[in-house]
Amino acid sequence: MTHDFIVIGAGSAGCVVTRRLLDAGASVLLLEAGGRDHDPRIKIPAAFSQLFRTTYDWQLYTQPQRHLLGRTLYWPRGKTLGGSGAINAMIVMWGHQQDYAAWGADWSWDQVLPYFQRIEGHFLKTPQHGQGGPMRVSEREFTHPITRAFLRAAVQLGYPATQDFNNGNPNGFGVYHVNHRRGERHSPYHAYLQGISGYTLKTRAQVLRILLHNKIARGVTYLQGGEVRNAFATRGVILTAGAIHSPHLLMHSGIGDPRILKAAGIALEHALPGVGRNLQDHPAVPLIFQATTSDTLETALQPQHVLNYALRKQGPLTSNIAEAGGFIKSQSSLTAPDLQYHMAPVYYRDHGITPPPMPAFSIGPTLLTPSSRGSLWVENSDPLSPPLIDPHYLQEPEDLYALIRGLEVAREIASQAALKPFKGKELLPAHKDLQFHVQNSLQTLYHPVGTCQMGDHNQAVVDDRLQVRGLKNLYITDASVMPTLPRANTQFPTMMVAERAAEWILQN
Ligand SMILES: Cc1cc2nc3c(=O)[nH]c(=O)nc-3n(C[C@H](O)[C@H](O)[C@H](O)COP(=O)(O)OP(=O)(O)OC[C@H]3O[C@@H](n4cnc5c(N)ncnc54)[C@H](O)[C@@H]3O)c2cc1C
Repeated sequence: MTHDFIVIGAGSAGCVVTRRLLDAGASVLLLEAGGRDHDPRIKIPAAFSQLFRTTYDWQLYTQPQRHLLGRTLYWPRGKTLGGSGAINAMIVMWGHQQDYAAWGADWSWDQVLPYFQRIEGHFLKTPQHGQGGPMRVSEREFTHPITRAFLRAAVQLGYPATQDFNNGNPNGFGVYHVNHRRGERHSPYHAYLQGISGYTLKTRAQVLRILLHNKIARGVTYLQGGEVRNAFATRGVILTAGAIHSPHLLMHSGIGDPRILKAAGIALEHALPGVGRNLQDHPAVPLIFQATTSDTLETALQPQHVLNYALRKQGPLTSNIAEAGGFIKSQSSLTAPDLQYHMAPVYYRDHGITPPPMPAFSIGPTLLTPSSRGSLWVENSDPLSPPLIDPHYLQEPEDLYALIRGLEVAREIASQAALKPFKGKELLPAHKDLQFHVQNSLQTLYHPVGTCQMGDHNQAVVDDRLQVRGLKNLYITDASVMPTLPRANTQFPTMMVAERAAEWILQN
């Protein structure tokens, strides 16, 4: 089986690249390890956390975290058409212009803006936004009264109200825009590939190895239905398996740090010491208050709400849980925000897996610019075994201090008059030692990046056109190539990278 291109992974980036290559007339084979996306919970926004620890999730875990009291953290990653974009919280965020300028000369705000606009079919008919792109960006059908009160409280504390964070300078507090279409998730797969013909899609097809010959990527070996098969590409192999599985697959293909590969018993094909390094993630910490009303999102599955959703696609089931938030600076001397808030009108702890013990609402300060850097690696030559992941959360003390400041500000917002009618007692942290609370309850905000970073230094894995350094016809175009985290939820930044990469690949 030979195609122009093979794309590995039908996630947020893989769907974009595949569609753009098809638009240019190329033949494409898209291989996805997960199955099809038929589960109704993928489309129902409020159900996203019900997909955790199911077959739609890779169900990854970190190594014990030294600075988090030795805890091992659960990391969900999407494993189906749409990838993590099929199980995520659907917040649409572009990031700050400083984020991209730091990536290199080709990533100024003026250069990335047209590609953000190209993705979206935006409900705001303003020149700042794209109206003709494949992915619907909407205002949510439903925003809970507690969320509205939270936003009024932030304004009472002196923060500006924001209608639209996506202007290159996110600041203040407001409702989050979402990739919904008529009350349902509009995933990268729905937006870019559903209903499109002219390409070969194989699901439950896990790539085991990229095939190299004379430092040129020629194809892949994959496992489907218990059989190991080969497929070949004449113009390129494009790796979009995400920030965990792209470096994992490189290592199993003999591309990586020679010492790690030797210890795992994998023959070296191409030395690139940066593969799996530079791992960054946005850490979040919950602050939870008892709600004075029993009508929080916990009631979303009551029969009247289910009926309302089934008939009209309205009501609390259209909530994406993290309905609103804001961007602030932990210190006034900073040139851009380093903290983001996620406000959920429900008890949201432990990824929403633990059933809420009582009606509650949660505020999650999230650190946007962590200084800590982690890594991931392999310990054996079995491509089906998961990588070992060590994000090194809070390795740098300033990350801890910023999160503590984030909790303090969240408490100040919650003590404003606007939230008073809804606020009962503080359930979490419920004690004074905020350092202990951060260490005891920090969790991922699901945004790993950086493990195949672009650049021209010896830790860089791809060059500034996203080709793997030192190899031909092998590209990486997903969240792993970001040298640093943007101040944003990472789906739109990932799709922007993929939109640009598709153009570069076609130019080669
Ligand atoms: C729970 C959760 C909530 C989130 N919330 C938001 C949010 O609200 N807003 C936002 O902007 N971002 C959010 N994110 C982050 C965002 O979804 C990711 O940054 C983005 O989807 C990353 O895209 P990607 O293409 O790099 O990887 P993915 O979308 O993860 O795609 C990788 C794909 O590759 C497949 N794959 C992996 N290995 C192989 C292999 N060997 N062979 C074949 N296929 C393979 C995977 O199954 C997957 O489909 C969230 C993420 C999660 C998990």
